[in-house]
Amino acid sequence: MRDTTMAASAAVDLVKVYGTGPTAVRALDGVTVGFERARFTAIMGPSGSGKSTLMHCLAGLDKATSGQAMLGGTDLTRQPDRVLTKVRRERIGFVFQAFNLLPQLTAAQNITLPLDLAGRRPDPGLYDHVVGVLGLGDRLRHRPSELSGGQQQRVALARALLARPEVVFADEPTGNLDSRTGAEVLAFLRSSVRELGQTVVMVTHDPGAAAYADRVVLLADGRVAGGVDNPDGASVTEALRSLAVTR
Ligand SMILES: Nc1ncnc2c1ncn2[C@@H]1O[C@H](COP(=O)(O)OP(=O)(O)OP(=O)(O)O)[C@@H](O)[C@H]1O
Repeated sequence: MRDTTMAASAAVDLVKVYGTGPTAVRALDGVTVGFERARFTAIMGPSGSGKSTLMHCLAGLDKATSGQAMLGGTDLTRQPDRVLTKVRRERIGFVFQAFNLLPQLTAAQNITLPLDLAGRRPDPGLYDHVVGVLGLGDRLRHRPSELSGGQQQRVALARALLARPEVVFADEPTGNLDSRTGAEVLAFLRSSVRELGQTVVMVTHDPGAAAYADRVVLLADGRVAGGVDNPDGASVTEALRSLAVTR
């Protein structure tokens, strides 16, 4: 999406510099990109191209050096930490490679935690739907240590989706999963876009994972270096290869 004004999430001339002086790293070098509502977008690019930095700035986990990191109409670069905490809790869903569940809570408690913290009640219909589709019905009283990796990631997905966030940011969500379980997680993310109108932005290294998305945004050296609409494994692999050749 080239027009960033209507996007669920957008970067506008976003710059992120880590450190100062001769050792400073310009991780984002003027990124402008929009992520459309109710669409599934994958961010890809070589190691060190700025994928995680972009996602962290867009999700209010890290502060950009200059430019705008928009969530709907809110510029996250201008918000104090107190507001960012509330934005992350109430308007964004997160799925991380390492699951990031709270070990002392049950699956059910982990799933409803963001809503509990926000003082909101889960929509019972959506709760039953998400738990049912993810096959978690008989695991709700288990703690994370009693669940497989795939089950833990499904709990994290349920937690991310139940609050109906404006955007779900997923950072290598299948990185710790075997290919079959990873495919289930990706299919669920895909169906959340189709059936719930969820907006999903995912960082991945895997062309097969990116093929579940509606669009791939390519980064190289902290800049947008292209994109692929309606990607499949072959078109993504080819785009990554030509990126490597032209750099
Ligand atoms: N906290 C930090 N302090 C200093 N430099 C950092 C920090 N985080 C990232 N960088 C640097 O910023 C650049 C972009 O890093 P980033 O993690 O965003 O890339 P990436 O595309 O997600 O990489 P990968 O695919 O390897 O995870 C890299 O050169 C990295 O070394």
